[in-house]
Amino acid sequence: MTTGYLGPRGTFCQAALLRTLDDPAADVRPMPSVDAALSAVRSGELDAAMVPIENSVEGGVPATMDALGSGSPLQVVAEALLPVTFVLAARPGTALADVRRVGSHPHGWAQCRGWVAAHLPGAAYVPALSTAAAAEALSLPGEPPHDAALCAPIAAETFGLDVLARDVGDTAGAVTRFLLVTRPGPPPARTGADRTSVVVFQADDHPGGLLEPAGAVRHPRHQPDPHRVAAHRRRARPLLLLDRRRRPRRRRPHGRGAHRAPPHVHRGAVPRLVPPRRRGRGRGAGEHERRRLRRRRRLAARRARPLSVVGEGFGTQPSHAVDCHRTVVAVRTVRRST
Ligand SMILES: O=C(O)C(=O)C[C@]1(C(=O)O)C=C[C@@H](O)C=C1
Repeated sequence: MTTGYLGPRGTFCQAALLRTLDDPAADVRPMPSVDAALSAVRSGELDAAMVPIENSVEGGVPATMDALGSGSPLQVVAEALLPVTFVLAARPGTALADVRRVGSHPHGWAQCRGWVAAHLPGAAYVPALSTAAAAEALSLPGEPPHDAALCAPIAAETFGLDVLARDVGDTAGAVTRFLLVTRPGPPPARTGADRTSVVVFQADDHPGGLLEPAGAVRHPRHQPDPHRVAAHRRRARPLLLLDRRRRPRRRRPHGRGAHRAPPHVHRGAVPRLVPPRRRGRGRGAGEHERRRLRRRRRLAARRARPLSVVGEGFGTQPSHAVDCHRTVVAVRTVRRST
């Protein structure tokens, strides 16, 4: 089994992967970008890839949301939560006062820019594909694109750099969540402490519209328990990533739904995020328009195709920093335009 990660060596992503696989002999391969890693999984070049999805300080990782939301369906089989701490690293002999340009992944920069403003006023930010890519650039011959990199301590060591400052993150206790992604496969048994991740697209843009896909596919058997909703505008199409903790469910005697679904296809396991419609309100000015809008949305919801869950699975190792196994279900749906 070959597993890719956002490279080069020394990224937080590599650290998350190694902890999740817990096998020093595992066949792991650095990939130049999240896009490249997920494309390689889709094409069969890789069996799996570890990608960052969300940071506790900076939020969702747009490159990963975009790459998950386009192309053939993928299945999320495990997650890892990794505490992240940053160093400022530079070529040997560089003094802090010499640093005018700082390179890092956008999420790395976002987590350290307060420190940079305080200690290197006027320093410019130079984006890199990963924190370790910024460190690696300093180890290559020729003029580097920046003078110092914000990266993991292991990246500074890997690329023979001097550490100019440690713990330069602005927020103590920052954590990044990573997903281990494969091509869809048969769903293994539930663990009882699982998580559902759903990617849905909004059909058209109007106030409140982001919650409609979730409302359109709500299932009466599932209690609302949204853990996290990340909205992301992907080109013209807003995209939602819904996360929901799943509780152990009683097996139904006549087994409809999840337990009886054919492998990879499972409909309806989606949180109800839209509150029930309130009735009996006054009919003041604008009520007619509101009713018309509600009717339009109701019809649009009926026309929406049901969600299909493309697969599910669970991590074979407990995620780092969480004390239980997690099951993750990746769902993608496309609604017809209203
Ligand atoms: O660049 C890396 O080292 C990564 O693993 C990516 C990433 C991210 O996308 O958020 C992961 C953790 C840190 O928050 C900064 C960057």
